[in-house]
Amino acid sequence: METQQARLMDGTDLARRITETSAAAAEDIRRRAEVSPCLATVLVGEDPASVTYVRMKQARCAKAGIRSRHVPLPASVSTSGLVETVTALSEDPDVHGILLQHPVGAHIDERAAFEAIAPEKDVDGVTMHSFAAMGFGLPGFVSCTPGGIMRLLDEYDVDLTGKHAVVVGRSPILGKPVGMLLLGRDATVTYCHSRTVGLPAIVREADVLVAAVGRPRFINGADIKPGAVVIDAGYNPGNVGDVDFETARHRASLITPVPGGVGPMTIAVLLEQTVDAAARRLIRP
Ligand SMILES: NC(=O)C1=CN([C@@H]2O[C@H](COP(=O)(O)OP(=O)(O)OC[C@H]3O[C@@H](n4cnc5c(N)ncnc54)[C@H](OP(=O)(O)O)[C@@H]3O)[C@@H](O)[C@H]2O)C=CC1
Ligand SMILES: Nc1nc(=O)c2c([nH]1)NC[C@@H]1CN(c3ccc(C(=O)N[C@@H](CCC(=O)O)C(=O)O)cc3)C=[N+]21
Repeated sequence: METQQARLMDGTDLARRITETSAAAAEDIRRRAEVSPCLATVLVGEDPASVTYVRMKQARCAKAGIRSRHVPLPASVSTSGLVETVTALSEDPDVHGILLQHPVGAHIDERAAFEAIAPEKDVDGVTMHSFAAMGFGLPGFVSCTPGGIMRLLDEYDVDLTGKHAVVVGRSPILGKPVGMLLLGRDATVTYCHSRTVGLPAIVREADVLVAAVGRPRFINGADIKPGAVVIDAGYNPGNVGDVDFETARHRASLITPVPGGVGPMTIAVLLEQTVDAAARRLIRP
């Protein structure tokens, strides 16, 4: 088993192809309706990692011909101040999608701020409305990282029916929704989190493993079932994932690298949903 080499799941290439389609769709909207798709990005404070992520999203928008409008707010902003800003963007007809970068700071009620995003502009899939639609399998915007993970699994023809999927992490924008999407595809889903007892034994049972913990190299190759499909959603300082890639690649059949796996897919889904939000506005103003 130790000699096996996993095939890499190339998120960079798939994200590029999805974004090319989004760019063509954005161009089509501009030509037909003289409306230019626009994503508003809201950033609270100046955390360097968050600044970098938001810049990456803006740069990717620009490349795809999607306008972005950046709204920086001081770290000291109150919940009501943030809710007011997001509500104004929800009501602004020139804005089609809204991204409120997480985390917003411990003194702010993040849920209240997310809920100020109008459902038809929730291209990051963070509102209760989007979460419920996702859970019921109804149309709506998916949470971007979980949506990107499902696209990667489909691209590599991973059959999920009856498979044991183990999700490590249960955050509202990543772990919890990705488990719901896997369940919707008939996988048998187990969630692990910080209070889980006997985590390695559960991980060893996974046919499909999603690591969404936020701890560098948290998952050891020795705990990966030979032949498993490993999705590393972790993105820790220094471009290090939540899976110990060097040991894991000898056990998995398919694995996402970090960088170049899940990260680019998150942004591709965000842009795709932004263009979709703008297109929907043309049909139902
Ligand atoms: N590539 C991308 O596009 C994205 C990458 N990320 C990355 O994914 C990772 C997770 O992000 P996010 O979900 O936002 O993080 P959160 O910190 O919100 O959630 C982490 C989850 O991991 C669980 N956890 C923490 N420590 C342990 C432990 N020792 N054992 C088991 N479970 C544990 C927590 O459990 P509990 O609930 O009990 O606290 C929690 O559910 C990060 O590395 C982040 O950078 C995130 C978003 C997008
Ligand atoms: N409301 C909200 N939605 C998010 O989607 C969200 C968020 N808040 N907060 C922070 C995390 C983090 N995140 C990443 C997106 C892309 C890469 C990405 O593209 N990474 C590249 C590397 C790019 C580089 O470093 O050069 C890669 O993995 O290949 C990484 C991380 C989205 N997040």
